[in-house]
Amino acid sequence: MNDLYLSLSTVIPPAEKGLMPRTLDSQITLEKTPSYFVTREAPRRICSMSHETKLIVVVRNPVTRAISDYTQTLSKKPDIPTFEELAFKNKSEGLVDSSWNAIRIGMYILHLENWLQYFRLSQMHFVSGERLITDPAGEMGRVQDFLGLKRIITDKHFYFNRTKGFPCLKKPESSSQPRCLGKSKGRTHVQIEREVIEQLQEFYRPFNIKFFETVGQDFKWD
Ligand SMILES: Nc1ncnc2c1ncn2[C@@H]1O[C@H](COP(=O)(O)OS(=O)(=O)O)[C@@H](OP(=O)(O)O)[C@H]1O
Repeated sequence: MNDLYLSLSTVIPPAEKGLMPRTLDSQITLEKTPSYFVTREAPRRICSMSHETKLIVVVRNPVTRAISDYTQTLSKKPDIPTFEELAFKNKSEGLVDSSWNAIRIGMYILHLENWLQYFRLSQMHFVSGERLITDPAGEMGRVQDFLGLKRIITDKHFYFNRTKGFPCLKKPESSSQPRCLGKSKGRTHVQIEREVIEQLQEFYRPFNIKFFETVGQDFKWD
C-alpha cells in the first residue's frame, strides 16, 4: 500500500534507546513502519517510549496515493471491485467513501492532529513524495538537516534511470552495482477517469488546505 508515501520513521535519541535495538552513542536508531502514521494508538505509545523521538512522514497527493494503494492491492487480489466502486458511496452525487482505507489514509490532517497531541510540530519532518522523485538529493538533504546529520547523501549519489523511470542510487556502499528500487515500486497505475480524479481532488481539498496550514508547507497538490 504505497507505503513510502505514508511511511513514518522514528528516530530515537541515544539516551532513550532502551526499547530499540542497541546502537552506539554516535549512531541513531531509525525504524520504519508506514502504518504508524494512521494508527490511533501509535503516538501515545511512541511518546511513552521516548517523547524526544523525531518523526519523518512521506506524503504525496492523496488522490495519486489512493490510486497507487488500489493498484498495489489489485496486483495481489485481482478480483476486488473497481476503484470507483470502492471510492464512492454514491458516485453521481460525488459522495466519497471516507471509510475505505485507501481514501482515509490520505486525509493527512486527521492523522496529524492525533500526533500533535503528543509531539511538537518541530519534531516532525514531512517529505514530499513528488519531490523525492524529481529531486531526491534535495529531499534527502532536508532529511539529513532535520536529523542533525552532515549532508553526506547528495546529487552525486543519484542518477535518473530511464528504463525504470525513477531515480536510482549510483553505487550503494554494499555493492559495486547501481541500485534501483524493486519492481513493485513505481508500477503503472490503473487508469481512472478524469471526472473521478476531479471529484476526489475536490473531496481532499479542505483536508489538504488544513494540512498545509498546519505544517506550514504547500505541497502543491491541486
Ligand atoms: N526512486 C524511486 N524508485 C521507485 N519508486 C519510487 C522512487 N522514489 C519514489 N518512489 C515511489 O515509491 C512508491 C512505492 O513505494 P512504497 O513504499 O509505497 O511501496 S510499498 O508499499 O512498500 O510497496 C512508488 O509509488 P507508485 O508509483 O504509486 O508505485 C513510487 O512512485
